[in-house]
Amino acid sequence: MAEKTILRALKGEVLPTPPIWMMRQAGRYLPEYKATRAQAGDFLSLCYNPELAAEVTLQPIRRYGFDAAILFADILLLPQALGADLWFVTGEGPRLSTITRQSEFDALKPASDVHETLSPIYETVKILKRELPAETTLIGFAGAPWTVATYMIAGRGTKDQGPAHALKAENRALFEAILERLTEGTIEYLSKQIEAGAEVVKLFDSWAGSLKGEDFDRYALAPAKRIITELKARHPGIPVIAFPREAGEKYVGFAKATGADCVALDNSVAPEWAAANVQVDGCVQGNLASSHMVTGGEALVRETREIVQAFSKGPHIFNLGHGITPDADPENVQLMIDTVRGGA
Ligand SMILES: O=C(O)CCc1c2[nH]c(c1CC(=O)O)Cc1[nH]c(c(CC(=O)O)c1CCC(=O)O)Cc1[nH]c(c(CC(=O)O)c1CCC(=O)O)Cc1[nH]c(c(CCC(=O)O)c1CC(=O)O)C2
Repeated sequence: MAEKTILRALKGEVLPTPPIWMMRQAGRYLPEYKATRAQAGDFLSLCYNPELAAEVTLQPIRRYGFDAAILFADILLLPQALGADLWFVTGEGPRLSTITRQSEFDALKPASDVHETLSPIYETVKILKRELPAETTLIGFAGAPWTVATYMIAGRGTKDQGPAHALKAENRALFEAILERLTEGTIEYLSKQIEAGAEVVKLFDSWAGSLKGEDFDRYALAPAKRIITELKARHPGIPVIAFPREAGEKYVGFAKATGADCVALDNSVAPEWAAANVQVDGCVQGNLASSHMVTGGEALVRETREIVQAFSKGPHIFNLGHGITPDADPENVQLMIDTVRGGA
């Protein structure tokens, strides 16, 4: 069988039509997701139910024929596996027990102990390996240490990651110990996803843009390099997509500095700029604003065509700049796909 298009793009091949998948493609914007979510009872029960997590992962593949499936899980399962309490408040989002003192850190489990909690996720991967169409690439993922640390320290999502910045300033040793534990845990988590059958892994540093200057190099770039280097030592040939969201100028050289095979771009950078400054180093992914999935129309078609055109001279995987939102219209997703595949 011809190699899968996502894997060809990740190797640096320039394809006539970019392969496409979408962050949060399995999610609340789909009626079939909401039905299965109701069957599972709640979000975390869905994540830890391999049959149902595989079902929701497959739903967008059946409906749209995306070129990749992303494992249905969440970046906050790792802190839970390390011993943090984790729960979701409907309509508000995740809540965790906080870590701001050494004693709370000392209570955490070692990275080697995470697999007991996370083994259902590996089971989901195994089911997907059997169930996915032959041409669909299976992507595993984890949150990057900084982003996950912002939730573990604050106990919730925050607008400015204030509590994590405060701990970094007030107790640098504890802050760095949390990042180190998360780095070790992420290596273990992604390595097991690959062993179970993930063909690509993606590292979501969704709050990387909140780190400036040297802090970005020390707490976004360096952990990504550590994780990617170790994964490639254990699993040569498995590509890694890095997503230092809102890195801006810091996207330049990120692939070379970390060993990432692809850099995913948010929609705050112009595709023409990214083609000239980031795509020169290899595959890029993105970067349509997810708001177009809500508003649709001619603007969606125009922006999609502009992105396909801007990245047409190099390796490119089409995606949004961030996850699709629950209020999106499933028809607009089809319009985006038709525009990309219709020879935009
Ligand atoms: O910062 C916050 O407010 C917490 C955000 C939040 C998280 N899980 C959450 C929520 C609540 C919510 O999305 O409503 C809770 C969460 N995670 C997910 C869902 C499904 C959905 O979006 O409707 C949901 C909503 C669950 C529900 O209510 O049914 C699943 C998820 N999390 C994630 C992914 C990977 C991906 O984006 O494709 C995926 C999709 C997997 C798939 O499509 O198969 C990763 C994730 N989880 C999370 C984050 C961090 C921050 C962010 O959203 O920007 C990120 C990384 C990112 O999206 O940039 C944490």
